[in-house]
Amino acid sequence: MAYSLNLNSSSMMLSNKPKQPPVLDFLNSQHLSSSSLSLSPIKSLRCRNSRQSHSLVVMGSSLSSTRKKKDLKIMISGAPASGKGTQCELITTKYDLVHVAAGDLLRAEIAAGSESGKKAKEYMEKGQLVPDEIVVMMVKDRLSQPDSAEKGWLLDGYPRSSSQATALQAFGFKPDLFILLEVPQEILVDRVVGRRLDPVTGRIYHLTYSPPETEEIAARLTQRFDDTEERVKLRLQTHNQNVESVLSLFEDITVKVDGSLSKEDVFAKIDSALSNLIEQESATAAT
Ligand SMILES: Nc1ncnc2c1ncn2[C@@H]1O[C@H](COP(=O)(O)OP(=O)(O)O)[C@@H](O)[C@H]1O
Repeated sequence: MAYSLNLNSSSMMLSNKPKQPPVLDFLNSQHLSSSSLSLSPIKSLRCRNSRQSHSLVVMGSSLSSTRKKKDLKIMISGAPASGKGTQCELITTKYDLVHVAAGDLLRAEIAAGSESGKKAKEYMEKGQLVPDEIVVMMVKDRLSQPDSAEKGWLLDGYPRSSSQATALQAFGFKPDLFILLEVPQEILVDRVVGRRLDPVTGRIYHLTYSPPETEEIAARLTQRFDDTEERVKLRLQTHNQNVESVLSLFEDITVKVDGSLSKEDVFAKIDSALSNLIEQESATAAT
């Protein structure tokens, strides 16, 4: 079984103060600065599935699937435009996880014209959190799909409040690692306002920092309805109000990464943490 649903097994809201984690030793040995990346202990990890034999190649490095952890369960959090989308793509490609983005699930509901979608949009337009009764079941249902259970998941933009974290725990979903991307506020507004989506490829561009390659692509780019300066400031406010309460619940499995670095450098730090989780799992399984 890829995932334990036993609520009595090690709670994610651990009250015991962590001891120095092996993963931190590893990262220190990689000369990663504690200001850009800090870690707390990880708990025991499960054995990888060795059935897959292909290699995954990401950013010039190859990850043999014999090194892949089958059922990694990761949460990623960060302010709007902190680079979650980019990192999620890199992580899911390399580690073959199912990307579950709360914002995408909500936008899909809006696009479907459902009652939940209509209600969600009212909150999203104000940069506020959509009520738990809509978000929680949406995320729970997606994490319960066979692909998430089989491959493991990368949960993006959830939980954003302690009640969301508690609800997830009550359903038995327990993450191995909580990644927080930290980016100074002044950079974020600039990133959001220039952000554009190519609806054909799903690629994200920035009008200044990562402009479209051709006129044809430029002509079809769209902007998210909540990516205006006024709305992003509200979203940032909401994020800042909630992030501490969520973080405090995952202190023991949190890795903080400086998201103002290049996407390659940000990914290198995340990759180190994930690789080390896998190494730890192997070591645990071998004993
Ligand atoms: N876990 C969540 N709980 C409540 N509302 C959410 C959640 N995730 C997303 N939303 C809503 O969807 C909006 C867009 O979220 P998202 O696509 O993750 O972008 P961002 O992180 O840039 O705000 C949020 O501003 C919020 O209104």
